[in-house]
Amino acid sequence: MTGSTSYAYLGPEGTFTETALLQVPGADAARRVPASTVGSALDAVRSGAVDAAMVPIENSVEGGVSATLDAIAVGDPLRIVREELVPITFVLVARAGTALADVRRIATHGHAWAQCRAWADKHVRDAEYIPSTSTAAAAAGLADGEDSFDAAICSPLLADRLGLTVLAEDIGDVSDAVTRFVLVGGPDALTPRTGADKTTLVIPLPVDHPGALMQILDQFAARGVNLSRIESRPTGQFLGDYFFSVDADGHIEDARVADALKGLHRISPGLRFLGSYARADRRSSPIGRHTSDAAFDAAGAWLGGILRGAGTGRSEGTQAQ
Ligand SMILES: O=C(O)C(=O)Cc1ccccc1
Repeated sequence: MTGSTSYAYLGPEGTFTETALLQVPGADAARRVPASTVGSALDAVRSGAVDAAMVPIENSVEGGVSATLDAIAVGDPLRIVREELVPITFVLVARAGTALADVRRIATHGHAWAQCRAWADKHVRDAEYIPSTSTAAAAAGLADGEDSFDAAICSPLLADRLGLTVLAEDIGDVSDAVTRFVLVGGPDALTPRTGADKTTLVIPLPVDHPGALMQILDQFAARGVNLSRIESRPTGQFLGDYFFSVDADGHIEDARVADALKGLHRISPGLRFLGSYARADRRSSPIGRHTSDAAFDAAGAWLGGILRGAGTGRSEGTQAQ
């Protein structure tokens, strides 16, 4: 994307999501629009108010970010064009004069709280958790004199920027926690294949279809496509109605991925393709000889030969690899 690209992100300034956005080349010079929820950041893309939105999707401790998985699965289609990984460290902050022993109510984002639970159990056992739309909204509230909580969990950088007192450092339960963020663009975005790609899908589970999950998984297994994340989420329509949110290794232009998508579409016609994009870690997974593009091409040529020869009395006459 160019320097004139505009981006929404889960704000306000100082969120981990903003850090992820600033990792995108050119984003520091671009128009950046903070949104108060993931849903409103994505809607800004849908309405054309911005070109793309950065939102959190998964973290190494808590798993998928439900708000994002749900908001991207329904409504006007969108496409993921890029992913970013951000190492996360948390601090507990308060206004000057507050001591750790005074802390009664702690505001932060749900995923931050979930990642500091063991620390909180040990050090501020009786403190109440106050949900906030983001770590930065909680910290900014403190700095602005908000009195419905007396401490917040946020990034060390923001604590410093807002001049808040750091009561405890590095309070995450897992020291090398990483959150994955995705940059989401309009419905026609398709990023080129790099050879180390990821494809994200939303697969509605067909109702009254015994074995549907097994058949869905088999589409990947039979084509040697590795999955790196699978989560079930309720559609909200009725009890027992679910969709699967899946990340698969590979790009839609890889024959094995395209073939798996065709198989999936036959089982679940409401399948949603959320994009193929370069893996942040640039790692490519090994591809079996029988699931390479060349093997699919050879198979297609073999079948084509048979069909072209049909009725002419010629046999197929090619060798299967
Ligand atoms: O609240 C933030 O700063 C975010 O960007 C969301 C988030 C919260 C906790 C861990 C990773 C991302």
